[in-house]
Amino acid sequence: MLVDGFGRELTEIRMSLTDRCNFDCVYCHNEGLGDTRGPMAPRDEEMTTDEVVRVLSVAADLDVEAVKLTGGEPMLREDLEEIVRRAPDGMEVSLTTNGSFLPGRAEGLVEAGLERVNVSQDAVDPEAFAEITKSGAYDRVVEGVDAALEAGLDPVKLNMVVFEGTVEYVPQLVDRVAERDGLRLQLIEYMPEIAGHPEWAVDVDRVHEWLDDRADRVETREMHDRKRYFVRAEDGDGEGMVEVVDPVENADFCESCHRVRVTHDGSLKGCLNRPRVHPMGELSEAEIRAAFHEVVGDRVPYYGEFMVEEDGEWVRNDEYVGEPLVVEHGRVTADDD
Ligand SMILES: Nc1nc2c(ncn2[C@@H]2O[C@H](COP(=O)(O)OP(=O)(O)OP(=O)(O)O)[C@@H](O)[C@H]2O)c(=O)[nH]1
Ligand SMILES: C[S@@+](CC[C@H](N)C(=O)[O-])C[C@H]1O[C@@H](n2cnc3c(N)ncnc32)[C@H](O)[C@@H]1O
Ligand code: SF4
Ligand code: SF4
Repeated sequence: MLVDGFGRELTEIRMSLTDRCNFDCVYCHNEGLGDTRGPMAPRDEEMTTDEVVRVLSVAADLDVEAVKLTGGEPMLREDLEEIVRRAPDGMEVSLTTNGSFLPGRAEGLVEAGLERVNVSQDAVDPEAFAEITKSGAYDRVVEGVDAALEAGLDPVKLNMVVFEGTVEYVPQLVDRVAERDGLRLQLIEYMPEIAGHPEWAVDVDRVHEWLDDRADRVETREMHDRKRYFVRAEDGDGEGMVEVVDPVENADFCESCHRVRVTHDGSLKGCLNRPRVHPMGELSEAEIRAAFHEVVGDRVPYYGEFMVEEDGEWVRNDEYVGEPLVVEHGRVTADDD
């Protein structure tokens, strides 16, 4: 198993299969790659099925236990079922999707070996949903969640980005997961680092305080030091789980981050927020293995190392100012500033 210089074992990879999307959520960070808008047709730079499978196979040899397939919208890939089917034995395969393509495909994905799904849902009414996602697909998403549950992907996590445009809907979504079996809620702190608009951020401590009052019990997940709140339905015995993902300016979160990322065009990234990437393209398995070693060896905790606190503010560590944007077999090919 690979371990970085801060003692963090590499146990998971997050793999973006495309940067295309059929939605245009106002907050989207697109896994660190900028805009998702543009043509829906597959792009040449996307990894092929075989390339995806090769990277997964090397990761499995390095004892990576789980892969999260994401995007852009990963369900725009028609070979998604094949990718899931060909993922290495023993590697947990999960998916994060906007849910609009799950109706009709959820069952096939389960047959192929998909074990979990997270579905983004920021509101419980179509108008609010349309305003945030610039899409009229609210009903499809709700059907998608049902399809996932029917296909046996229980529990389904609903992902909600908490920012100025959604914070008022938090109580409704919390009630929904408390009332309905098989659902969990993940409240994700809005990350302005890549998406811009820092003024949209809301104080995540207030969300924690509100949940603390509402919950019967609270647990902390090892990964990312994430809090999990267990809430009861107002009028019944159901219990729902609400997890808070709060990475922004949170050194504790980064301290137990066991993930690296693969971009849709086949580059390895040691951190969602760090620009430095390592292209893997059509590399052999041995070269991909070497890329994993290099990227993991080069990891830094984003907050606390790449960003350091100075006079109460987080600023970029002088050591990394001007660090290369792209590294190719250890060679610098471009500078980011
Ligand atoms: N900064 C940062 N944000 C993360 C990280 N992991 C998840 N997030 C945020 O949470 C969003 C949703 O993540 P998902 O992939 O659906 O879920 P997950 O956090 O992997 O949770 P599990 O399904 O339980 O593994 C991501 O797109 C990010 O915005 C991380 O390692 N660092
Ligand atoms: C980039 S999307 C890709 C997968 C899929 N299209 C979806 O929306 O679920 C992955 C997750 O990132 C979250 N996300 C996007 N932009 C974000 C931001 N600026 N801050 C926090 N989370 C964000 C989304 O809500 C979603 O749950
Ligand atoms: S559905 Fe996902 S990838 Fe698409 S715009 Fe929304 S958050 Fe971004
Ligand atoms: S180091 Fe921190 S910011 Fe980077 S991916 Fe991990 S948790 Fe996210």
